[in-house]
Amino acid sequence: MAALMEARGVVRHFGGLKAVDGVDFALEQGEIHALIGPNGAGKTTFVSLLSGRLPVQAGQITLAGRDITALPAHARVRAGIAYTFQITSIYPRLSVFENVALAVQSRGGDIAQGVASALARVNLTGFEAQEAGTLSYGHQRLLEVAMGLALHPRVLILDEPTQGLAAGEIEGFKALVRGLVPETTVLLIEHNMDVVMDLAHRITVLNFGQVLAVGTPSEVRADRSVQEAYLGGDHAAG
Ligand SMILES: Nc1ncnc2c1ncn2[C@@H]1O[C@H](COP(=O)(O)OP(=O)(O)OP(=O)(O)O)[C@@H](O)[C@H]1O
Repeated sequence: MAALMEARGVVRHFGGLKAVDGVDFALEQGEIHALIGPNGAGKTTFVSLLSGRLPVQAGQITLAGRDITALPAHARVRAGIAYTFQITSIYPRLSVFENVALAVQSRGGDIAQGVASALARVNLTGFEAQEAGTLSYGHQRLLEVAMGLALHPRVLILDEPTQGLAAGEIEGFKALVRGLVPETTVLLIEHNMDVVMDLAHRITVLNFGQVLAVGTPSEVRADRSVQEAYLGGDHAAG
């Protein structure tokens, strides 16, 4: 069966810097796929290419067999790709409810019900009236996830979702992501190796803009080139 989302030979350079340099990638329907690699490996740039925040300079991206390479970001959202990025994109002066309501509204459907169900999934029920900018950083990340989920995406891309979460909140986050699949397919950039090894069905390792390895957590952990580039060093903690 063809992958839900595929990238072939995708390239994005910044001047002489080869941030993403010919990446082949496949996201299978229903999986939790982690993207890992040292700082600067090209992870955020690569998911920016998948989501359409940045145009590719070469290569092709498909969603369910459809070529979406030339689609702008908003059209990719409509096609079913939702994403949250390292830099929080919430509206800080609006309430938690209003933030999620904007996402629900962009998709259509009952607002109160859509907001309630998205907030329940990320354990933010009870925070509706709070101004979003006054939430803890970790809760702002969860609010972003709720905004993504409110779109009922086929693919949810999360960039460093556990950053700023307390240990107990990370457990809750793992349960949340496990509950999303297989209806939603999850691609996750994550530096916390415990989260990656515990949650991911498959892992892609990037290094210097190229794919170093792809496999299950145990395959990737056993890969010597991955150990040398990433897991063995001080990078593992992020
Ligand atoms: N808009 C840009 N202009 C110039 N260089 C950029 C731009 N965006 C990213 N880069 C560079 O591209 C390389 C890859 O960056 P990217 O953020 O994709 O890496 P990353 O793997 O996500 O790193 P991190 O784990 O630190 O978030 C880095 O060297 C970065 O400095």
